[in-house]
Amino acid sequence: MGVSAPKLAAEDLSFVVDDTAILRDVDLAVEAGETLTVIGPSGAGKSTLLRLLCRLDEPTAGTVYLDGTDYRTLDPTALRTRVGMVPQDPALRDGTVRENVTIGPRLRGESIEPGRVEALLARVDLEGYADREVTDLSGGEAQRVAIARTLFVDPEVLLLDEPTASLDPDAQADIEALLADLLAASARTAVLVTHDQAQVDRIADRVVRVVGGRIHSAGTPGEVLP
Ligand SMILES: Nc1ncnc2c1ncn2[C@@H]1O[C@H](COP(=O)(O)OP(=O)(O)OP(=O)(O)O)[C@@H](O)[C@H]1O
Repeated sequence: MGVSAPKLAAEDLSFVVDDTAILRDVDLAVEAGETLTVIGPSGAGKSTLLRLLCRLDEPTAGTVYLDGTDYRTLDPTALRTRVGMVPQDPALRDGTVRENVTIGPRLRGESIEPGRVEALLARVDLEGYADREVTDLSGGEAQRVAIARTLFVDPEVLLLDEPTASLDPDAQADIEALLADLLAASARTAVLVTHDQAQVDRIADRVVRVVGGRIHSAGTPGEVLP
């Protein structure tokens, strides 16, 4: 056998809506265990790239390979559990923290392992929060619940869309420290969109800059940041 395939690879990935190319011919490879950050101006197509990487949006051309397998051949539920997304807005549903954290498996009719919610909440520093109503949470706490909800299915690839953007500076630092710990403590592969260049410097192995729907530059933080 040759060299193993990257964990996640986009090939000629495009997303065109009404003749407008929101993303065009993107090639990208993320190695297992790597943290790749995606930067670029507002409207460049960063969120669209993340949505295409987990097939929340359907590419209009090109595709994505997960461990060398074209993701269009994978069962959608399997893909959903292997590539998890933490959206920019936590988008919690009214109800308890436990109900939100377990929503994916519950919608799929899967059983919930006893103690798993509590263990995950401990990992995101929300011990004792399982039965609290999400309407009572701070922005930082809600973002932790969103992270726990995505981690619940233990995805191999974690996609994070500006997870600290909507938070106050203290909560931003807390969530970034949590993510840095989570990513360092596991072999999980991550793709993180951020506006914060200092954050890139702190947690990225590699960076791509997206401009106008194309990859403008890629490399280490030192190579890509000004
Ligand atoms: N489904 C869609 N249909 C039409 N236009 C879309 C669609 N999805 C995204 N766009 C447009 O594509 C452009 C890129 O959007 P996207 O959210 O990917 O940018 P972004 O780089 O994440 O921006 P920001 O940093 O402001 O979040 C925007 O102009 C957006 O309005």
